[in-house]
Amino acid sequence: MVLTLDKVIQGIEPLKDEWRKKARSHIDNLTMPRGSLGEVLVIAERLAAIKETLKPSVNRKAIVTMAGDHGVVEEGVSAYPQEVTPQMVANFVAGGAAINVLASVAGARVIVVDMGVAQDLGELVQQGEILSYKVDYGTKNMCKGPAMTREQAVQSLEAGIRIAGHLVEEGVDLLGTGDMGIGNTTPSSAILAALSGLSVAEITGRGTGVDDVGLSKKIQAIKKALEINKPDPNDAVDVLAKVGGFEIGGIAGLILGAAYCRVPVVVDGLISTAGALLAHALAPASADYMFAGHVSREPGHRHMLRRLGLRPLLDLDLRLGEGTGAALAMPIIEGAAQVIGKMATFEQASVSRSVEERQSEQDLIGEGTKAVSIP
Ligand SMILES: Cc1cc2ncn([C@H]3O[C@H](COP(=O)(O)O)[C@@H](O)[C@H]3O)c2cc1C
Ligand SMILES: O=C(O)c1cccnc1
Repeated sequence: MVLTLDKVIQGIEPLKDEWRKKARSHIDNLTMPRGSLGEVLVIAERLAAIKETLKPSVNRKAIVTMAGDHGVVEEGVSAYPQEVTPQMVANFVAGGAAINVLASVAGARVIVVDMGVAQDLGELVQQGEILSYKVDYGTKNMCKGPAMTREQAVQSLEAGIRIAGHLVEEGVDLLGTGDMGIGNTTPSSAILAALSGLSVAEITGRGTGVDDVGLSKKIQAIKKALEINKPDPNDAVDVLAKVGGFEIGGIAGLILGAAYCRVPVVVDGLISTAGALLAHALAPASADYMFAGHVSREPGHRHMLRRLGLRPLLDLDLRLGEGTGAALAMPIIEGAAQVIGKMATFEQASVSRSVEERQSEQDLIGEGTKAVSIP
């Protein structure tokens, strides 16, 4: 069955309160002072509610690193030349990039996708090492008109949905997002500005490390793209088409596909979270399935996470992308799944509860006795 964007948007369900409560009450019975594993328990509760089981499994992990190029690089918005995108894709395939190393530590596969690299990646694709969902050879310069057509925006979203579907069918139970595309911090910040109305200067950062001149070119480029294209903040597909990127659409689609399949997805940094913002705008309940791997050094990222209501698991001054922050956070998610799935309860381990808990249990028993004793 081919999943369309509309079908997936309609099929994403918010987590059930019943499962959240069930998970919470089981977690409260695990052998530790109540709440003492902090945020790990919040993650555990959400994993249980996503998978609707008290023994959620997240050990078959994959990070999908989506690659695409950006016409806006003409404006001098990146510290690196565009040819770095295919060069880094080759590096991913050879296993020499940061994401290869960190995904391997996390026990996650890396799946590289050509969503719209400006060069032909024929040879690499023929080696079967990367997936090709190429929408086009890079986006158009958004300072001169829309980055892509509406049809291309939908195509990139549906590619991500399809990839999520295939991976889940293969048994993947935890997904992570990643990106590669010189210039892509510019459309990512533009997406945030378009959806939020926040000041472009406030949310725009240095990406790969542009100097002050580069930063002001970036801010001007984003302002110009918003002015010329007037993306409709109430239409996420329009925002993606006018100021987005093919890999950002692919990431948004992957997140929607994961949510549709009830699989948790660890979102990486600025670019991935721009995709997450689009996914959330299209299907608000998709945020229930997202975990923020980390908070990036890029100033826009905190604003994005706040809009999504996500607390980052790590704060390590990362500013790389590729899925590196998602990979680093995956062991924490796996830890949370095993805490709820494997720890003993007070009853099972015959461990005494706190004085306060024992007192409130006594009070409840007392009340119950009173209730039945009334004629
Ligand atoms: C060698 C290299 C490896 C990377 N891996 C991720 N990025 C990151 O930097 C780029 C975004 O920054 P900007 O918008 O400033 O171009 C993206 O490719 C992103 O994935 C890299 C960048 C470079 C140069
Ligand atoms: O936050 C990120 O993911 C990021 C920041 C700068 C450059 N590339 C990626």
